[in-house]
Amino acid sequence: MAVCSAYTTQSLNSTCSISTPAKTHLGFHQKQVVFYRRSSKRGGSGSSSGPCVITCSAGDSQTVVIGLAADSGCGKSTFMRRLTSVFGGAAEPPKGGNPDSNTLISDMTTVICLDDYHSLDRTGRKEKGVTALDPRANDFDLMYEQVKAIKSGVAVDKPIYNHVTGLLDPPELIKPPKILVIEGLHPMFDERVRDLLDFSIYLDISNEVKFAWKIQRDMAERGHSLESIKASIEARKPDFDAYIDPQKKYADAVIEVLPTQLIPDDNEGKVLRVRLIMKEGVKHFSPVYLFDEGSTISWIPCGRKLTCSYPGIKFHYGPDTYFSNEVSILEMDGQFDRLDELIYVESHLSNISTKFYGEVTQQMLKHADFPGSNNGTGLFQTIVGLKIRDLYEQITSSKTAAPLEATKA
Ligand SMILES: Nc1ncnc2c1ncn2[C@@H]1O[C@H](COP(=O)(O)OP(=O)(O)OP(=O)(O)O)[C@@H](O)[C@H]1O
Ligand SMILES: O=C(CO)[C@H](O)[C@H](O)COP(=O)(O)O
Repeated sequence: MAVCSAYTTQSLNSTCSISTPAKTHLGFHQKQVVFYRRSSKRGGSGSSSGPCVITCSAGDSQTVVIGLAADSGCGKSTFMRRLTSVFGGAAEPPKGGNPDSNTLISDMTTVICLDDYHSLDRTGRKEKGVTALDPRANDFDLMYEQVKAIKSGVAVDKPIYNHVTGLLDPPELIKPPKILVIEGLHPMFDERVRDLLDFSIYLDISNEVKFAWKIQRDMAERGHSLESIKASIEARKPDFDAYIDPQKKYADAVIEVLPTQLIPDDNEGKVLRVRLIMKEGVKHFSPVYLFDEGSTISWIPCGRKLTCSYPGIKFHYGPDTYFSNEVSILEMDGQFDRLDELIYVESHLSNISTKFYGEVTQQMLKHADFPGSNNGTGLFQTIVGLKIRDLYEQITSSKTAAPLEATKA
């Protein structure tokens, strides 16, 4: 019998028994989850050391799993704050836990950061000459097993990567929430993890914009030099191109952030052109459209109902292809002068999954101080948040409706 030590599961509303990994039939209330014991030595390789199985009785409810991929400093935290706000209630780190935990918990959602699956700590990466973006610095077996366990209603002891010390800290308990968001560098990298996702999003920030945001945060707020910011971006680029960027082809929605086309040769990166690329045919997700579904439309909303200063605002909507997939793309270039007037734009968008007229505008006004609230990044993040709420409601209602359907048949 294998013994699970540091990284094991804990049952929810039930007891777990540890057994050898035999292939057995999985009953409706009985789940078997394979876990890998992993070394927690500082700087250690963190390699797996044999599976053990924990058999648990889990709750009936299934967790909806959302993946959010992006490079560091590309707005994941901001997006998460918008998303959790759509579900109501503030997201906070686990109470009484590690103060350096990367996890955020609210009533409905738990957001876990995939940096916690780094198998090499900062020293270990330095010694082996690999970056955190390199798959060799991450434990995808553990990521898969734990996300699978949570999805099927079983709590897990998830490791913590401490960004302050650069070390792997003792694990924290993650109970299955209604919605689990896995955010970080690699949510769609491993096919097994990817298959567990009910919906996936990629934040695609162009190099120019990423640079401008990094300067804003790391230079203005963290005192780094321009040279060190450039060097850090350059050092990450080969692995970013090899392992992070290719994930966007799997995403159900991509938010692409580019320099504006409204100001010729703009290099300030303040005015942005943002594209919301939405895959067609995704279960429980119907793309947003402007005016008329499937048409190609260019729209300048500035005028009597929307105040715009230079360089104005331009929308574009239409069907397209993206990595050979059929998509709809909604684009906004420019920025809002007055957020309360956003209702004018909102009223021309359809399929935005609001529960009442003006909900997008209300959300945007509520978080007017978040980065990107005056442009397409904030607008599209808010809309994707509403679409995720809708997807969650469809998935859960189809589950409760299923036995009725069966009775009818
Ligand atoms: N939509 C936006 N518009 C302008 N700046 C933004 C936007 N989103 C993020 N930023 C800038 O990027 C910085 C990082 O944002 P955020 O913390 O949300 O990213 P992150 O991906 O979670 O970063 P990390 O992974 O490094 O923690 C912010 O402090 C802000 O300066
Ligand atoms: O890309 C990152 C994800 O946020 C970090 O750089 C990675 O987690 C390594 O962490 P640190 O910067 O603490 O060494």
